Amino acid sequence: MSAKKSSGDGRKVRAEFRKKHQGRVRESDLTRRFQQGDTDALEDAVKEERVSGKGDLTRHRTIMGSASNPGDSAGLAVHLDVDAAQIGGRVLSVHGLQSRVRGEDGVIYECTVRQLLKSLTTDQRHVVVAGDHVAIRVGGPKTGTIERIKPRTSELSRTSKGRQHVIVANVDYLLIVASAAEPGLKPNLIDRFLLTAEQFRIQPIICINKMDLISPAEFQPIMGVYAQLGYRVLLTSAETGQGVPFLKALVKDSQTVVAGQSGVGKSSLLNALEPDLALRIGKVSAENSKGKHTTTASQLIPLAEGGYVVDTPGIRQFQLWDITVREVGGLMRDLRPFVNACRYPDCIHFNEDECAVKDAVADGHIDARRYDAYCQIIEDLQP
Ligand SMILES: Nc1nc2c(ncn2[C@@H]2O[C@H](COP(=O)(O)OP(=O)(O)OP(=O)(O)O)[C@@H](O)[C@H]2O)c(=O)[nH]1
Ligand SMILES: [Zn+2]
Repeated sequence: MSAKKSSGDGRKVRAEFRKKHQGRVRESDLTRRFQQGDTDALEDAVKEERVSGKGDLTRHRTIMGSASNPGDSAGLAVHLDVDAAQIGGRVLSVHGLQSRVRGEDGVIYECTVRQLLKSLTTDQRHVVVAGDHVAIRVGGPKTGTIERIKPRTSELSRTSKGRQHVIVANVDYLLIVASAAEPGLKPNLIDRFLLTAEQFRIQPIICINKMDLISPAEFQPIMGVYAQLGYRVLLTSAETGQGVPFLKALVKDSQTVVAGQSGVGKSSLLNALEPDLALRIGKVSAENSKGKHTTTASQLIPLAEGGYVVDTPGIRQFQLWDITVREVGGLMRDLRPFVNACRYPDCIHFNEDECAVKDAVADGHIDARRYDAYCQIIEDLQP
């Protein structure tokens, strides 16, 4: 939609624009860009704002610029275009070239990807991933086109056949669920999940569930080690509700990936957080496994009070991907200060002599159990 405005109209619209955007967009910059023939300047500014903040969706969606009115003293004639609707959203899941996006308006849109974005990468399947913050252009009642992807703050990925596959983007927490009993606590497994959290710089939360089955004193020493390393440790019981309100407050408005061995109570905890949450995840996973993209298909499941739990079939009990023997030490907070002080620069702190890490264990600077977990990981990673 395009309509020429008189310069009087132009002034009025500019005043309206200034009032609406109050300092968020500098009109002088836009004017200069327009005068230089960049007719996308205004649209760009508004798009940026749509992606980063929650705009007023019920009013005019996009402000289009036109430099076609030479009578306008500022060289800038602006008109409002209500057809070109663009809104911010979150990618819930990706199926091939189709993405399911939850718009700021709460509507779920089936979206394709703008051609320009597709061409930005050689591997088209991973232009957009679950968890991405995007701007979409609404096409029909429940369809749209992804126009922009906001830079990611974090990514969980794996490499296969030399290609990086991003599994989910913008994850805030890795919730590592373990159980105090039935099955008994396996700290070495917690250490493996911690390694992944460190690798991808995602904040881990260690959650020891089924606390109703044991006396908390039993776990003081081991929890002390994690707490000293600066990890957040939560003691919960899905059965009695212990620790659940705290966990709920923590994951609210965040994006949380849940990991843990089978039977530790992940589903029970999710249900304690929000009734039917595990059921919803189960349904989504079942739908997924019927599709073609089973291995990497992640889903964001919205939480009633804000935020998402991420269901990533491959991650619930994930393996150590893409970590080399030489990287492990640097990814463990307690080993890290010592890894560069060994006699041999290629020391893997395993069988070598004059190893600063082993000395630190002997001197009590590194917890012996943590070092044992390290050795097991190294053994597993070695061919
Ligand atoms: N006593 C006790 N039992 C629990 C608790 N949480 C879960 N359970 C029980 O542990 C069993 C396994 O719980 P789930 O929630 O299915 O475990 P999960 O981690 O989701 O297991 P997978 O789906 O196999 O990965 C069930 O029988 C639950 O009732 C708890 O806090 N205390
Ligand atoms: Zn060493």
